[in-house]
Amino acid sequence: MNVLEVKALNKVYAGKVHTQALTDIHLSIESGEFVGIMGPSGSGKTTLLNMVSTIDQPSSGEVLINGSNPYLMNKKELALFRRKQLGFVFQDFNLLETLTVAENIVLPLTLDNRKLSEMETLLESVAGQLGITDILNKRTYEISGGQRQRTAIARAIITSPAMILADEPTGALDSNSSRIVMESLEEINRQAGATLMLVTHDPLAASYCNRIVFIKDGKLAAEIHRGDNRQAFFQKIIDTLSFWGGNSHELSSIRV
Ligand SMILES: Nc1ncnc2c1ncn2[C@@H]1O[C@H](COP(=O)(O)OP(=O)(O)OP(=O)(O)O)[C@@H](O)[C@H]1O
Repeated sequence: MNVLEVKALNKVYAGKVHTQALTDIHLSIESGEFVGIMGPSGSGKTTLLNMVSTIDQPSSGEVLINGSNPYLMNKKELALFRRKQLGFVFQDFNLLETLTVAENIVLPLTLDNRKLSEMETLLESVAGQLGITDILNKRTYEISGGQRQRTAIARAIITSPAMILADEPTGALDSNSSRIVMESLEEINRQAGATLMLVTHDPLAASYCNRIVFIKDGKLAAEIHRGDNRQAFFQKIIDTLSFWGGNSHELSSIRV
């Protein structure tokens, strides 16, 4: 079953300068897939993510999430749909500093008025999965970047969304924290069967995905699949990036 179907998607930013950011994008993501989106700066990755996250309206074409078109919903339906179907992970974590780690994680459930006992059971389960049980009572400024990102991931998965959307989740982390965060996402994908779409410049982070889609000048340029060997996939990502215009900006972010 396809969790995401993007059909003939076009995005034009009108204004003084008319920018065709995406041209005729077709992309399907099946349930349980872990898909990375890569491409040079300005190629349209964020624009695509914004269309899929229901943040910004396509100029034409369709986005279907679990068979529903979010752009046909009214504001209230869309807010509910986004909360139920999508989990978000951002580069800068987007955690609330005044709350504890536990309070941040259960925030989406409190918005849904869930029972306290149910929230506690779910909290215990996701904190265990992310290895952050010991820090649940800390404030977010008392923990490391990697722990913050794992807290953000726990918050994204606690509602069991249809799809998790991650925008440069390792962008603010050192290489060791990046590895731990990517291993966590890989485990959520493998063990819990979560469907993930991740935008990244980082080939090492991308090597944890099952499939990478490359965008160039707003068009789909290439697609590669991971076999059993992550190291070989990493090399394939580097090769594909250099072939499709991975410039020095892209390659400067490589962390081995
Ligand atoms: N709000 C906007 N208004 C006008 N043009 C925009 C807007 N957002 C993006 N663009 C343009 O659309 C194109 C695609 O931008 P986008 O941010 O999607 O690329 P990207 O691949 O995410 O880049 P980066 O890797 O640098 O984040 C670029 O030419 C950009 O300048």
